[in-house]
Amino acid sequence: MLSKEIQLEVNKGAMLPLMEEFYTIQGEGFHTGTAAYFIRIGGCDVGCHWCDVKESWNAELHPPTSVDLIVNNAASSADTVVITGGEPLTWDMSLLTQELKNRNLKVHIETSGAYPLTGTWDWICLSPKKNKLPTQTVYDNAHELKVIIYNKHDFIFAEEQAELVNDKAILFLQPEWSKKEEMTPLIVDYVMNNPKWRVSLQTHKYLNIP
Ligand SMILES: C[S@@+](CC[C@H](N)C(=O)[O-])C[C@H]1O[C@@H](n2cnc3c(N)ncnc32)[C@H](O)[C@@H]1O
Ligand SMILES: Nc1nc2[nH]cc(C(=O)O)c2c(=O)[nH]1
Ligand code: SF4
Ligand SMILES: [Mg+2]
Repeated sequence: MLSKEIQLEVNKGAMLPLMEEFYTIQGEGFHTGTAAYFIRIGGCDVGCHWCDVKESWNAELHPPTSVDLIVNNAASSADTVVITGGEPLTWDMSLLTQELKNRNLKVHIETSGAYPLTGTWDWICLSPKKNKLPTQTVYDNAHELKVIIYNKHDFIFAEEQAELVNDKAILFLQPEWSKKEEMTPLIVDYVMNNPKWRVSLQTHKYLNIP
């Protein structure tokens, strides 16, 4: 249990449960191949059975960390910071994104969109999940839609989500990692037949980098 004082700071978004930070190459989606500093915030109740960071789910396992400290750490060679999780929109992202932008950093988010949008973002990657559908503010502001393909039904889900997202969003299909041998060839065929979609791979896993 957090003390009352810390709980208040977390509610304001002045402290956040920090899981890890690392400097790497964005492996997925539109910005694939570009250097970025990743900040992974704990806490997620969406419950994807194939989630590749289940250790992030329980926020209580990750120490409440002041936004000032998180932002100071983020000073690196990269000009871009990616906020991920867990589900970062569990928390109020306003202070964190404001302070990062004050340092002239570009601020990106990886989100399921399950909670309303907070924060000021240069790039929003929405990866919608069936168990907890995105909120309208995230559909309206997403720059990219990245749908994970675990089975054939997910192509239908992808088309439904493409109807709901704003029409400027760039559309990606990404194989679920454990099903990639089976699903990647289907994604390749699907994109050739439906070229409004692009292929996204988890390239960092092929490169053996974080
Ligand atoms: C771990 S999530 C954290 C951010 C947020 N909760 C979300 O789901 O967008 C980061 C990205 O990894 C994707 N992802 C998670 N597990 C995956 C897996 N097993 N295979 C492929 N992509 C995965 C998610 O869909 C999301 O786009
Ligand atoms: N290299 C790298 N790229 C990523 N893109 C999205 C990631 C995430 O977990 O949110 C991720 C990640 O964990 N590592
Ligand atoms: S929403 Fe993101 S962090 Fe949460 S379970 Fe799904 S993939 Fe994992
Ligand atoms: Mg990842």
